[in-house]
Amino acid sequence: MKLKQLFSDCDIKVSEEAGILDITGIAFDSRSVKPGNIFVALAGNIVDGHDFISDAVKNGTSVVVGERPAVSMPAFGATAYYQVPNSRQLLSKIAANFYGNPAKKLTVIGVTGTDGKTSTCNMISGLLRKAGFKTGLLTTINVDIDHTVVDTGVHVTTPDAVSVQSYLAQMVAAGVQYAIIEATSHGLSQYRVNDCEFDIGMITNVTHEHFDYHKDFNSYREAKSLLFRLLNRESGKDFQKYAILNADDPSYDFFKDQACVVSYSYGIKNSADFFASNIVCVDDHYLFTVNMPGGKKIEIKSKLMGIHNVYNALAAIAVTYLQNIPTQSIKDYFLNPDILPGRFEEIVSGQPFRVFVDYAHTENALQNVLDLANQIKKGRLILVFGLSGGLRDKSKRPGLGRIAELNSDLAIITAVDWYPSEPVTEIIDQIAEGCIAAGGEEKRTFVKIPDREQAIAYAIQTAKSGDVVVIAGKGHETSLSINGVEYPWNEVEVTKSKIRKFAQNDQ
Ligand SMILES: CC(=O)N[C@H]1[C@@H](OP(=O)(O)OP(=O)(O)OC[C@H]2O[C@@H](n3ccc(=O)[nH]c3=O)[C@H](O)[C@@H]2O)O[C@H](CO)[C@@H](O)[C@@H]1O[C@H](C)C(=O)N[C@@H](C)C(=O)N[C@H](CCC(=O)O)C(=O)O
Ligand SMILES: Nc1ncnc2c1ncn2[C@@H]1O[C@H](COP(=O)(O)OP(=O)(O)OP(=O)(O)O)[C@@H](O)[C@H]1O
Repeated sequence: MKLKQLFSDCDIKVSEEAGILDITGIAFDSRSVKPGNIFVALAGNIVDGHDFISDAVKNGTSVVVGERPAVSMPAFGATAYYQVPNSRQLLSKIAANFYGNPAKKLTVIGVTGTDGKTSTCNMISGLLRKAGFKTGLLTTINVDIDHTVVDTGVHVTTPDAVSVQSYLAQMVAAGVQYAIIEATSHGLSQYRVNDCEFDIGMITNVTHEHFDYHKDFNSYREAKSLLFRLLNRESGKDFQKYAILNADDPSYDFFKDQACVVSYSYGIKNSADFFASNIVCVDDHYLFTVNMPGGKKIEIKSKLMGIHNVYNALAAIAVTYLQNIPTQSIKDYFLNPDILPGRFEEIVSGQPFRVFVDYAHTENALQNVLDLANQIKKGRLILVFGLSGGLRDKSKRPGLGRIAELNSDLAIITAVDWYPSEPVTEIIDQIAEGCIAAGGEEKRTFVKIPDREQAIAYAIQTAKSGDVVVIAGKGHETSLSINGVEYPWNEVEVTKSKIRKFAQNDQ
């Protein structure tokens, strides 16, 4: 693509001569620059991309964009340099231009919130697919372009802006009509989804998370609200825009004020446009009535268990209502929904107790999952859980311990991912402080087993007929970081192997 085209609507003056330069791709890491690429220098949290411009030039970049004034840049020969006010914003814009502004050819649904984004995105997609539409998904689990699955790598949810636009372009090429994007607070605040031209913006809930990065609740919530500010932008698409908001979340009013488009609410406590009533759990199903705008009601029987999934279902059903999806198709979907890996995923391997693997790693998520497990247990509830070290928010640790202590009969605190910056025992001790503060006692109500495999083994060995074992924190993830080294990991397979081992020992 010519530089002039790449910079369309970017408010950058390009000379005739520079405008005809061929740009072969976009790089924001000097190490991945290929000849003819444009290099966008990003000021990072750890280093500053502007300090690597000469490396990018050595690797063959032809044009550089950055925030520093040209006079302060190191000499890098004849390569053109353009100064912009915000490099990350520009990166997103030129990525969209490079890939032909794919979001303008799609109906784009953005889902943000602390918990339930992946689950809700998948429900929306499942419901739309059931009704015959082609969808594309960008979530923590993977990228799914009309059933073609792309692995986005370890610990990534919202990919970088260039990848986001490239995936959207692949969706357009595959004939996808709806793109459903999980928009994290990191992704939003780093402008990774800035040019996704959202048509529907949705929030699940906002609780304590990522204060390591956003510092406090207000800044975290502010980052989430960027989705609604993006929604307010004029996109030129022929589509009525909507915001879908959780009426039971304490931040409901805050988000309602941010969204200047038509908004719909959902909930089970406060009055809402999509309101669930008569919620009961019967034989591994949740039954509930969805009261819709205009007085219409839908009776749902859902295989997706838990009150949290009732919330997710309401939000997803709101989308289908706005798209006029037939009621029967909605009912049919919930009878046989997509079961996501690591989201209250049951492991059935002939054992006389029930075992579930779940991705809960916030207080709210853990509370919801333990409420559900307590509802279905016939004996004790044994919980294996922990929290990541490294970038993960440290202030969550005692709170998670408290929830575990108050809602399980035995809590086994173990490692999730941990890094050289902090020993795993320190993380576990801080979680244990929360257990103790809630009345727990080591070796009686909770134990500490740093090795995750041993912790799972202990839970399986200890469980008796009628018990429920919940193994929380890793879910679908396919690697486990031990002291900064990533090892392949499959929570379901590890658990099954322990079940087999102890079944043999019992014979
Ligand atoms: C904390 C965080 O979000 N970090 C993101 C941020 O990195 P950073 O600011 O630390 O970057 P940096 O290392 O200081 O480098 C600055 C710039 O110099 C460049 N560089 C660096 C070295 C070099 O030799 N040459 C060079 O050009 C880097 O490529 C970068 O562009 O900007 C980078 C470039 O856009 C992102 O890749 C990086 O995401 C990293 C991979 C990350 O782990 N992010 C996680 C925390 C994240 O975003 N997670 C959320 C999900 C959270 C959840 O669990 O809910 C997600 O959406 O994935
Ligand atoms: N609406 C909800 N409210 C509270 N907890 C939820 C909700 N939906 C799911 N959960 C819990 O959160 C866990 C993660 O769910 P999900 O992957 O859908 O959330 P997420 O927001 O995408 O998480 P992440 O940001 O870590 O990718 C689930 O395994 C479940 O324990």
